[in-house]
Amino acid sequence: GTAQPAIKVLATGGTIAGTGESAGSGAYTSARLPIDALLDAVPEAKKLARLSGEQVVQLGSQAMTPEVWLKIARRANELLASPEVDGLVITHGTDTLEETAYFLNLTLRSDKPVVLVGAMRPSTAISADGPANLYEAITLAASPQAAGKGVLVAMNDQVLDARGVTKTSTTSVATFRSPNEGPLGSVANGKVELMRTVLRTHTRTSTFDVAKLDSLPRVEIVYGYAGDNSAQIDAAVKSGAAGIVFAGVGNGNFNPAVEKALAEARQKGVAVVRSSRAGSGRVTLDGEVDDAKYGFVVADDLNPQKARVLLMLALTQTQDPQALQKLFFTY
Ligand SMILES: NC(=O)CC[C@H](N)C(=O)O
Repeated sequence: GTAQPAIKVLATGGTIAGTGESAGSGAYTSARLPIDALLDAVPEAKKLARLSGEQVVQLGSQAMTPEVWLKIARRANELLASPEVDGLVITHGTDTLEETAYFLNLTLRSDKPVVLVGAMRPSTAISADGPANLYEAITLAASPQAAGKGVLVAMNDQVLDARGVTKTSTTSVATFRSPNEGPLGSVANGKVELMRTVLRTHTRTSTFDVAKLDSLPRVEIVYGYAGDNSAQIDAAVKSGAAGIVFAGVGNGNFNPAVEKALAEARQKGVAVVRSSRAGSGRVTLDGEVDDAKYGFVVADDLNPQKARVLLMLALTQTQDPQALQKLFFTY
């Protein structure tokens, strides 16, 4: 028959590689098991693909950095360019998985399947979810259906897209959701069922090139609230940030003190993107804020942490607000 696809599993740490002292307690340390131990926990996966593993980093994803994103992206691009590799699975801590997924969605130059996966319970827990999730991620990466769909996330039987997915619960195994558009489909019992695709630009047709980057412009996220003042914005500007994502209230709104501080940030050349703390919905140009007056950019339906990822990459191409806005409606 046809040769099995060759799937490379890149391991970066997280709870999926975590171990605890006892099966019933919640206390554990993430990022302990090496890649070989993760693969040994799913011997069935060898029937789906020719598997090989590689440990890229080993960390809890709360310690993830833009430098590590660049490292993962460069290695992934190398592997994807090789005829020996048909698809990638990347194991990752769940805390910032959505940011790495979106970064890779914007920077990997390939139509081959790329699937991120994690776990909410450590490997030693009763009913650990890691092995099942990893099996599903390998199933998805080995499926021709996953090709050309952008970077995907396989968790808890669902297939989610890198752009839409976010962690919504601190502890539930059903933590990953796509609040605006829902999952792309399901992967369960060795079967992939994709129901829709994402139309925004990603992977092979993206114009962001990490091969030429050693670092990324620094972008701060500032959170809005009732009684907000300008302190965080002033601090971000003073620290030399190239951009600020404002996680505004409602439709990316803010009070007059914040408006004044953001206007001053713009005058100093800092890019300002309005996102929302609401958790779903879009931030629109036709709301209560006069974006054109200040050169503010709206994040559309990207949450603040995703808007930061896109702004960091976008600022490597342009600082012009209209050009930035175009990128936020493209990716
Ligand atoms: N469930 C998890 O993966 C959380 C573990 C750890 N905080 C991480 O994000 O890597």
